Amino acid sequence: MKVIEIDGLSKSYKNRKAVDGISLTVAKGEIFGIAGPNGAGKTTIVECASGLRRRDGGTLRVLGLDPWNDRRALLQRIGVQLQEAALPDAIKVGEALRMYASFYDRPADWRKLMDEWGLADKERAGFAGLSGGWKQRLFIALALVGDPEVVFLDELTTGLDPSARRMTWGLIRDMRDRGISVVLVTHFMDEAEALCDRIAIVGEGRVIAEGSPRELTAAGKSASLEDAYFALTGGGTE
Ligand SMILES: Nc1ncnc2c1ncn2[C@@H]1O[C@H](COP(=O)(O)OP(=O)(O)OP(=O)(O)O)[C@@H](O)[C@H]1O
Repeated sequence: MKVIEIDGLSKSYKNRKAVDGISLTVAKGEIFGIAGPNGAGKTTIVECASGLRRRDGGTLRVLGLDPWNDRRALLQRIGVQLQEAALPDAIKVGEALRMYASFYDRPADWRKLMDEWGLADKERAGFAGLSGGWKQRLFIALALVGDPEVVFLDELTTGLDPSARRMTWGLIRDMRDRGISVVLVTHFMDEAEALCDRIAIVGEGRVIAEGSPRELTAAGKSASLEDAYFALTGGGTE
């Protein structure tokens, strides 16, 4: 079963084409990676698919819904963690979870979520005082508080130290084990290789290659996914 079906998606900002005819599908219960150079259009794809941005062209279905026209219904069923997601400095972990839970008709039990994701000791800790790893853990919990079927994670591990990254990988695998489909935007090929069932590599708003990490590595006749990535993208930024 497909939870996301994107066909011919396009989006321009003023006269710059950010996404130029992208097609891809995500199956239920998979971790699907989107990788590519800075400015390739990854965040724009996620924003269009999660109902946060209106597309110019193409068709989009997420859980059978049109992300823009049906966004009220869709937002009840997905979780989104966006790049540079921020909360007020003074908000406490418990307050943030309770507030996000109030946005949903049928939220998860935020206290249970806080326990499950190891945040119970931090319930009264202020957001500003959390380390990067704890902030990311909170963002994951916030993305899950609506009890979503699909979660979008945009550069979740950027800026984390190696142990916090590894910890976050475990949390993402836990999501999949619970049957949640995950779309993961990442710049790290080791991360894509370790976590993703399939990956789309995008460049200049188009899909350059798509497949499992093993397929992409083989297609690039490369020793590693990272080598394949450089071979496919030319290694530059856009
Ligand atoms: N709100 C906006 N207004 C104008 N241009 C934008 C806007 N958002 C993105 N762009 C441009 O669209 C292109 C694609 O941006 P997008 O953020 O989707 O790429 P990305 O692959 O996520 O990049 P990064 O890896 O740097 O996060 C870039 O050229 C960017 O400058």
